[in-house]
Amino acid sequence: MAENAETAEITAERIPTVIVDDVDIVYRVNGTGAGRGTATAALNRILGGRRKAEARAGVRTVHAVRKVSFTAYKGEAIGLIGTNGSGKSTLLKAVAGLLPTENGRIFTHGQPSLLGVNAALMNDLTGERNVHLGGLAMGMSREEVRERYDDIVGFSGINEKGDFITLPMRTYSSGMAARLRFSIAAAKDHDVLLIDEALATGDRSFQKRSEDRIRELRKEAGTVFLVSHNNKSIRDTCDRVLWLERGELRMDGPTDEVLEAYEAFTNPKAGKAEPKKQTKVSVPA
Ligand SMILES: Nc1ncnc2c1ncn2[C@@H]1O[C@H](COP(=O)(O)OP(=O)(O)OP(=O)(O)O)[C@@H](O)[C@H]1O
Repeated sequence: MAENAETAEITAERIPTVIVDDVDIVYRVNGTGAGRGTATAALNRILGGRRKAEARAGVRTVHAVRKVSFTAYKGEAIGLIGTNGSGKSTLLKAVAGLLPTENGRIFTHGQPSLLGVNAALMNDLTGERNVHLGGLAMGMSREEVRERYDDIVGFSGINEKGDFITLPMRTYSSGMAARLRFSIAAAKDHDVLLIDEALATGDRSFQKRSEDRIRELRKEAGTVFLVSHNNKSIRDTCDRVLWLERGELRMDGPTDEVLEAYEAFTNPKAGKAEPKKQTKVSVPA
């Protein structure tokens, strides 16, 4: 009996929530001006196939994510790290279903919710209205929003320095706005919560609250992805880290191992050797 319970627990821990299978993501940028008579136009004429047609029309491509594969499981908090422009936000948007893949497929269990620092709240509306609208937009009922309103405002700390929640959001500092966005998103239990740099903007005490909430969300069975340049936030919140570099998955493994290699890569003078390219630590199944 006990054995069965244990087996059930192990199985429950390993329920896949996101499967990313050999995914490429390519942006197409229009109007990059390959006009007639230019050297670019001449080059375009000798290119072939789809590239040729696109290049003629002045379309440039950016291959932002290259052949990335991984599986995320229920209860995991996964950090996404990498230097600027390495494809972290792009991958997150694709998992959220906001960007199509060029090749490969992404499967998700349940509804993924992307919380970016640019998540759309209405600047001319008060914080209060935004809490209601944001809650409804995430699929909460009016009743649920009303029930959780005080918790959301309390968590955000927006009212700590005066009655700001009844002022339009345009009067908020960028940190205050980011805190409100995080608080609205964190009020709901998510199957898959994707957070893009949300923690970086808050002050230390808010970061601490956010990290605690991320840990709670994990316990409530969801999977959390966190994109951040703050290695400490990643270390305090995530047990697994994916390191992207130039769109490729360079490493996937336990937080400490990946961060150590990444820190050596970004700061080689700190004494550690740069890791070999394409090192991959697999997470035990
Ligand atoms: N809308 C877009 N159109 C064209 N190219 C884009 C677009 N958004 C991102 N890119 C390009 O895709 C690549 C990956 O960008 P992305 O924003 O995913 O990186 P990132 O790792 O999140 O970077 P950062 O750490 O600076 O936020 C970059 O080369 C970037 O220039």
